[in-house]
Amino acid sequence: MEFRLEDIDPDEIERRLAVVEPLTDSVRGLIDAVIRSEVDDAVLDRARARIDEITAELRVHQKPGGYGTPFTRDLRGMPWGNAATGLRNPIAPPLRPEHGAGVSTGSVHLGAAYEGPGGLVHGGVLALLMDQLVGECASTIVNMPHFTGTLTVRYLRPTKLGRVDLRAEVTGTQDRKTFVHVEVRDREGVTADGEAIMIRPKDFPGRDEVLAAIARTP
Ligand SMILES: CCCCCCCCCCCC(=O)SCCNC(=O)CCNC(=O)[C@H](O)C(C)(C)COP(=O)(O)OP(=O)(O)OC[C@H]1O[C@@H](n2cnc3c(N)ncnc32)[C@H](O)[C@@H]1OP(=O)(O)O
Repeated sequence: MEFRLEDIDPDEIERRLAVVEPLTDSVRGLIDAVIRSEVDDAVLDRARARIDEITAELRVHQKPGGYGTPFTRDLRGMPWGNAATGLRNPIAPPLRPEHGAGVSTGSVHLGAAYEGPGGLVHGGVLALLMDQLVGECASTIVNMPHFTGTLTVRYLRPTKLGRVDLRAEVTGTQDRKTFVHVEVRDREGVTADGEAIMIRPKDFPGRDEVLAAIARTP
């Protein structure tokens, strides 16, 4: 978890998102089309060549490594490469968590790209979404980044592809540990639940800048 201050204003954030969110959505559509397309091999070959051309164009100027977790002076996070929530990441569904008092929720549509057993959501994808939500839930209530130390998941019954709702709730805190319960539902009810032990790390890259931003927020 490497945090980095990027001192930009809300208008600049919106300007950037107005360009990259539609691009990310288009690539999500492409992923789904590649999985489900039944066109001829020649059409698939032609598509590959065109996609390779676009990839080369985008690679002309790139960040080293991952996208990172930049945040603004007033602690607005921009983890746009995140595998669960990233607004620039076409493999993120994306989950868009909402936070209340000790409770975080989020809904996603999980299509063909998230399939495990036929017609059902992959268990690892559910764990990914739970991991993110418990992380944000603990981090928001204590207002400091938390890492997942332990996440125990119980798969109660298969989760159908389609709309999936998640809810996480803090159940307790003890020193640097926060305990979180999390549930996943498909259209027929609860399919999985989990218990997480979230830990506020002693140190992480960018900690001082995060603390300064927290001190600035009302
Ligand atoms: C506002 C911004 C929003 C920012 C919002 C950010 C949201 C991000 C959400 C993303 C969620 C993720 O994917 S996180 C990525 C997956 N997780 C990781 O990569 C974590 C890798 N592990 C680690 O970095 C480390 O092991 C930590 C940080 C978990 C713990 O290291 P530490 O801080 O040195 O811990 P340590 O002093 O040894 O122990 C402290 C206490 O925690 C307990 N403890 C230690 N490790 C564990 C463990 N794995 N499971 C359970 N309990 C543990 C110890 O027994 C001790 O309890 P006691 O003796 O005091 O009782």
